[in-house]
Amino acid sequence: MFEIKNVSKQYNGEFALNNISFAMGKGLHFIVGASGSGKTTLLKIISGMEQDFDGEAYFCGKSIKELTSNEKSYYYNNIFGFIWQDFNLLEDLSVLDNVLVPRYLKNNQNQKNAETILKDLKIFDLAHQKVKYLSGGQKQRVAIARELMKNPRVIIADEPTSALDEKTAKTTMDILRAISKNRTVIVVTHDANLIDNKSNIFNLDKGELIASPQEIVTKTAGLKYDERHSLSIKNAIALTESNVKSKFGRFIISTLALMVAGVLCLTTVSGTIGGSSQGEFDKLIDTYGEGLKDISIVGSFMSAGGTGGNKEEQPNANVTQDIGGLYDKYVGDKRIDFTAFLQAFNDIEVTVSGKEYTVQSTGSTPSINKLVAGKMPTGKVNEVVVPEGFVKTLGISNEQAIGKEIDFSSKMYNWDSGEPVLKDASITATIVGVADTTVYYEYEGKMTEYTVDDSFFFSKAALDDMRKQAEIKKNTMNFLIRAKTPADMISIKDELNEAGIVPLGRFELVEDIVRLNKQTTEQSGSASVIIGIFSVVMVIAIFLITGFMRKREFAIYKVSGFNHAHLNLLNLSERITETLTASLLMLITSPLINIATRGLFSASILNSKMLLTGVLLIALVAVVAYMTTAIAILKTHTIIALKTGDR
Ligand SMILES: Nc1ncnc2c1ncn2[C@@H]1O[C@H](COP(=O)(O)OP(=O)(O)OP(=O)(O)O)[C@@H](O)[C@H]1O
Repeated sequence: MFEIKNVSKQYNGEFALNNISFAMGKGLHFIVGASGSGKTTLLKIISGMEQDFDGEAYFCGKSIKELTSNEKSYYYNNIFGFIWQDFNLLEDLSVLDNVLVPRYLKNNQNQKNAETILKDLKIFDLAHQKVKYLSGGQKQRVAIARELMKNPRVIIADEPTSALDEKTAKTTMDILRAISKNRTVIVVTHDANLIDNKSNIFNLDKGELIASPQEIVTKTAGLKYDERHSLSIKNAIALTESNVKSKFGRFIISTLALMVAGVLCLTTVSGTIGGSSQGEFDKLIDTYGEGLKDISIVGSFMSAGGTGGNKEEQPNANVTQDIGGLYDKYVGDKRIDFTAFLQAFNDIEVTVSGKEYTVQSTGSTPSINKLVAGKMPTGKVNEVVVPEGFVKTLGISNEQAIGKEIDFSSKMYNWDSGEPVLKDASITATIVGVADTTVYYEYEGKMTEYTVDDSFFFSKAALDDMRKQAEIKKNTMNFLIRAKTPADMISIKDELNEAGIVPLGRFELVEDIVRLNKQTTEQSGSASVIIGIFSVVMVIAIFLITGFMRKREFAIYKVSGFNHAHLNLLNLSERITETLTASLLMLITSPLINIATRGLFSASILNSKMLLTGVLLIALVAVVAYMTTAIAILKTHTIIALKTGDR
């Protein structure tokens, strides 16, 4: 069966084995020798675990040196069984689950066969006991049962009895002797009591073979590597289930790590921290309307002088300022939603489709909360945006009003002489939009509102015409700017202040939030990146630690015949199970997570849209966990992880 020809192995220039040759057939064989004589080295060579040596080693005519890693895993699942001094069982699994490990690579999980073997070895009663609660002798019988499940041609046992008491050692040897009847059993031992004179003895001394039986080895038919040596998805899931049950704590830690990392990445991706003051702005806009983002640019206004508006200290001042050219400067600015001229009209009469309507004057400056239909006037034609209240009096819908022509006549104030003089002006214009003209304000601590029903907003062309009729010479008009965002509002305000212009607006309400937000965005920009990096590093660390803690477990799978592809399929199945559980956990705990993020960042991160992103992020983090575990699998060296021999 085995043919060893002139095999030598050196470590650091010292011979662990020196020109060994022998042949080995069926039956029980002992490899004996003092500590350091090369016994374990010889076992590693004949089992294919050490393929870097001088000379030749054949099993059934096949060069052991040339076995590929896939062939080796096939051999370990079907041809070679291993029994170790310290058993190398999966301690948290039951006896039956341990025994079934090699069978996951075969499509028939033959439990009947396992039961027969357990009965033969007199451990059937222990089938559902966890291995960690068994005695040494019982554990060794479980290990033998697991290897017998492979129905192997060869059993290699490295010091199988040295952890057992004399009686149990004898029982174990009896079992090995019995199974050597129809296969090759190779036992490395120090214990001379175990050796009987009917067995074959290979005696090593300082790496040299000083005694060996003259065996006539009958040629055995060559072995085939079965390409179907695979782990089915069904079996990968079954093994995952068994691992989750047996190591529930580990599963929960991994799942929680994925969930926490997913949620932390979500805060980074969603910009929750950076955009946390958005919630504050939304509240303000709910209260004060869209007009909160307005900046009025006017040629003159009354200012309450003195600090705190103390009128006695300094009288009210009529401030005049040059706003010429500002309209043209801002009309196309990217930070602006729209501009509108703040022209007040008196005694308004409007004729629509031949019917005349009178609009009550409010005496207020025109106001616009938001457009409810159409658009703001543009271009060089006569266009107008009318108040919603006016459309109601027409008895038509806002949409129906769009495109209608109105004949508008009114009186306008001409201030050119320094005193107000009312002048007539009229125009025909097309309605292009309808505006909600509500004004929201705070009065004695309470929110109040009113509508400015005579807020008509004309295009520049129409206004120029009317101002000409009213003989107004001054060519600057008061106008308002609707900023896109509160931040845009403050940036335009700062710009105007720098140019010596005092704009009007409710800046004090938003300014602090904008400035604070700018500061926190700069800080939290790097903070959120750090949080994102931290969460991924945390996952890598947890999976590296668990991966390296599982090295022995991976090595046990490897000597049971699992190759890297099988172990990575198991890795994938475990990570998918964790991803699904973590996603479910995130869904269930989302109200709690939202309470936490509202407290921290004044925003709920897990709305229905973000939940899906959260699941995707958990899956992405799981990919990192998969790769980390794959590295641990790759770095698992069976012989180091399982520590053969006494050392
Ligand atoms: N990986 C290694 N690196 C360096 N030296 C090694 C290595 N493995 C074995 N050796 C050396 O090779 C020699 C033979 O070691 P081996 O483990 O085969 O002996 P052994 O007979 O099994 O000893 P023991 O009964 O104590 O396990 C020893 O001198 C040992 O120190």
